[in-house]
Amino acid sequence: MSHAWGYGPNDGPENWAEGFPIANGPRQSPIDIVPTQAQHDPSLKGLKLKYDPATAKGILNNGHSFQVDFTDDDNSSTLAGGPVTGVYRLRQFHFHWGSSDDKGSEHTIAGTKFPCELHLVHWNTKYPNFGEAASKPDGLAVVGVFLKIGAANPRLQKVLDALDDIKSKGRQTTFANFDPKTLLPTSLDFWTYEGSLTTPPLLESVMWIVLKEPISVSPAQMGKFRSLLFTPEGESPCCMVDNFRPPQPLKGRKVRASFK
Ligand SMILES: NS(=O)(=O)c1ccc2oc(=S)[nH]c2c1
Ligand SMILES: [Zn+2]
Repeated sequence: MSHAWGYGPNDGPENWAEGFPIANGPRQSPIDIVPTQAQHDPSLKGLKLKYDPATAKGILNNGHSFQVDFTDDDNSSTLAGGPVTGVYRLRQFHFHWGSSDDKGSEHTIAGTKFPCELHLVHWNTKYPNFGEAASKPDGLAVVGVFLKIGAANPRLQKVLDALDDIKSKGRQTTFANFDPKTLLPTSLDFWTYEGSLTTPPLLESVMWIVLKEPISVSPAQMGKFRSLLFTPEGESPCCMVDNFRPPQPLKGRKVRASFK
């Protein structure tokens, strides 16, 4: 029986270990990134991101967040370089956010929380598919991007305008011709460390690549994220907010920086 989980007082991150004991594992995510303790690694290559807008497929409210899914049956949209070996295919991107602008991100920077965090999820093509890759220590690479309150971000608008059609859990609609590269900041400087999925099943299969430079989001745009529901149509509505896991123990892991 799959263990139902969420972000509420009885099924939230503090309860996840009951159904997913790996929640207390040695390489859990997210973490608090302390820039002064990250070591610059000059051997880290530049991130090589190649995204084909034609691979954008749909947008789904999965009851925990919303995600934009991509066709991943060839190498049209990939990540390479950076800390990874080989080629990883883009599977989906999604976000985590707060009920107010003072929280929402999963990773934090020396204790600083951002109102929102974007995750671009890629799987290692040495494995046959995402599901297989997700169970391997080098199976996934997730690029994390912080969103910081400021001017409205026009590049977010196409995504946010689609949210009216997927308000409730289980709703999905087509989402075509979108280049996720438009969501990235100018600089691709990053911190990287070995971690996990930040939601159940919390598998310890992720090479995390967290970009140093945030992108902007306006308070009104944050309001659009908070207009979604955790609940399906017909159930009493529960606003989709605070869908973030707090930072987890580093347990001796090193965080590397691609920049000085
Ligand atoms: N939040 S995250 O670590 O990027 C992430 C990425 C992919 C996932 O697939 C399942 S299932 N849970 C997931 C969590
Ligand atoms: Zn995520």
